[in-house]
Amino acid sequence: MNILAPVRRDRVLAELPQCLRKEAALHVHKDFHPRVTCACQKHRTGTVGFKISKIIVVGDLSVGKTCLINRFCKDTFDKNYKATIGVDFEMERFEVLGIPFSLQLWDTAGQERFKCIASTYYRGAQAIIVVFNLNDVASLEHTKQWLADALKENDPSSVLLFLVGSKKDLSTPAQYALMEKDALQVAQEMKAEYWAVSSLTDLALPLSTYLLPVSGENVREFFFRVAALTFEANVLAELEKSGARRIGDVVRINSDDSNLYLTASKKKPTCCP
Ligand SMILES: Nc1nc2c(ncn2[C@@H]2O[C@H](COP(=O)(O)OP(=O)(O)OP(=O)(O)O)[C@@H](O)[C@H]2O)c(=O)[nH]1
Ligand SMILES: [Mg+2]
Repeated sequence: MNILAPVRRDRVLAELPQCLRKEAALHVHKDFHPRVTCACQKHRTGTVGFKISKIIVVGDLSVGKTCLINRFCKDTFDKNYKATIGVDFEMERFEVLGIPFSLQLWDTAGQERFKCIASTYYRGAQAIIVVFNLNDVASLEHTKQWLADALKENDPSSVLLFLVGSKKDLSTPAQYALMEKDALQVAQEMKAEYWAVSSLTDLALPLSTYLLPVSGENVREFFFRVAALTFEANVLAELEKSGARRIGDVVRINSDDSNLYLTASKKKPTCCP
């Protein structure tokens, strides 16, 4: 891990990536919060504390947590199952609105016998990613328990939640549609943002045409969204703690996201004073 290495060009985010489904999204605003954009333009985003976000990835054994992280961080896919023992860790660097930002991705073990070790790493997460297998309804049912365990170690009011259905390549469109209905409901109950992904590399087109390898489905889009939303939440929290209070212009961060945007628009989203 080298946190000082330059940010890869394909990890630069200038715009807010959009959600997958509006029915289960953390918010559906098209752009970053105006205060965040403004603070980044003026480099008034604080110094420490928000530039690295801890993300934990939990879910049943063999649902594809490690493959998902490896697809994004290393662009690899291993078809052989190797259980994670305890936890693994990856650091991924981004540049969001011109500000360096890193995600610490904690890949935890789904096997019961390693759960005890893994849960000791849950604390201090800014986002929790709960993964289930789109082809295994039991793994979706278990997500609530995974989330409850992860939330015991974290502040439920400030942590961002994502519910991710994996192995999309293994479902037919009809099977997927059925599962998605249930998954959206679970995501809404959890107040999580829903994503469906595949970490498998496949051939996009039949042999008769081009041979284009596709690096998974929605994997990059998903992690970009995680990076963008955790960055946004961190900068808002930082502004609330420091600068905003100093100039008597408090940013109120409510659990109700729409209020948060409303506060900003009332205040005129021009730029910082
Ligand atoms: N077809 C397909 N197989 C996948 C996908 N993701 C993972 N797999 C396979 O599912 C198995 C388990 O994947 P892992 O990523 O190791 O699962 P895990 O959730 O990390 O499992 P634990 O570490 O035991 O908790 C492996 O054989 C992978 O090749 C996917 O998107 N599509
Ligand atoms: Mg694993």
